[in-house]
Amino acid sequence: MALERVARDGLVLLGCGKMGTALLTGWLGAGVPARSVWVIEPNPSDWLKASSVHLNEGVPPAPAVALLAVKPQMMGAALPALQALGNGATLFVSIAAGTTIAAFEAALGDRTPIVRTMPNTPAMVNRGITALCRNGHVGDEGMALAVALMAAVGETVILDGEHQIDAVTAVSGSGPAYVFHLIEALAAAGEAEGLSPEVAMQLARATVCGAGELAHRSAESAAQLRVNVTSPGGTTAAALAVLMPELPGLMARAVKAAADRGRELGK
Ligand SMILES: NC(=O)C1=CN([C@@H]2O[C@H](COP(=O)(O)OP(=O)(O)OC[C@H]3O[C@@H](n4cnc5c(N)ncnc54)[C@H](O)[C@@H]3O)[C@@H](O)[C@H]2O)C=CC1
Ligand SMILES: O=C(O)[C@@H]1CCC=N1
Repeated sequence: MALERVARDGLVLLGCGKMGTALLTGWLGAGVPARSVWVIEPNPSDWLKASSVHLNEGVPPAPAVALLAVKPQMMGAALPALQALGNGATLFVSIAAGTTIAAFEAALGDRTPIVRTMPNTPAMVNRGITALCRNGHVGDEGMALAVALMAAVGETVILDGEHQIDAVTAVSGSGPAYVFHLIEALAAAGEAEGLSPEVAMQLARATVCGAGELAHRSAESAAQLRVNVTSPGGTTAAALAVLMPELPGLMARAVKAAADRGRELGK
């Protein structure tokens, strides 16, 4: 229902790199007509050029949504292209890390409806998760529209407020990179135990993907799924005796570093 408004009144996508492409793919797959989408992107991919969206053709006078998907460092230079849409009916939805609602209000006008979100790259395979929060100019209908846009690429969760978003960025926004690094580390450890690089990587990748899928489908807690692997006095118990004293503290430091960086980007 909400996406029908986008089909009727249009959507502007500012920046179509990795995340913009994932979102646009999801919307087109959910039935948003390509001709309802206006993309501003200085370096369009071949896929984008071959799509039927309006590419670098300006913006319609009152689109339903303007979705901001440029890097936070580029936001100041990119926003003036959309300034005319501020303080109006167009709902602004940002996926940028760090950039605050106050910064958008300062650039676009303090009566601009703004939803700030944090998605992640599994959106590329429709398995993302996006957290959302809004300013006081976004009503329930606007929030439902923002949720529908992000639900086209995965799960959604509504936050109590913007104060939680740097924590979200540090857990689920950046989180896929931690998991990919786990694959790398597990493969390297397998190599050290005598496996070929190819087999070690195949085993590590399939293990993380399989465990992720099991966590996704199972009703059991992560702790119980861990216990299910761990035979008393067995091999897993030996490995966990090394990991469990270290990993929670290490992860807490990593997540804090990411959240701190998010807060810094917002200054
Ligand atoms: N990559 C990730 O895992 C996640 C990224 N984000 C956020 O998404 C946003 C985009 O990130 P990515 O897609 O990874 O970056 P990206 O670099 O792949 O895409 C950004 C795009 O913006 C374009 N661009 C630069 N200047 C522009 C301008 N003036 N007007 C219009 N487009 C312009 C670039 O050509 C590029 O294609 C960032 O703000 C980031 O914080 C959020 C969650 C996850
Ligand atoms: O690294 C970053 O700043 C972005 C935000 C979350 C994931 N990538």
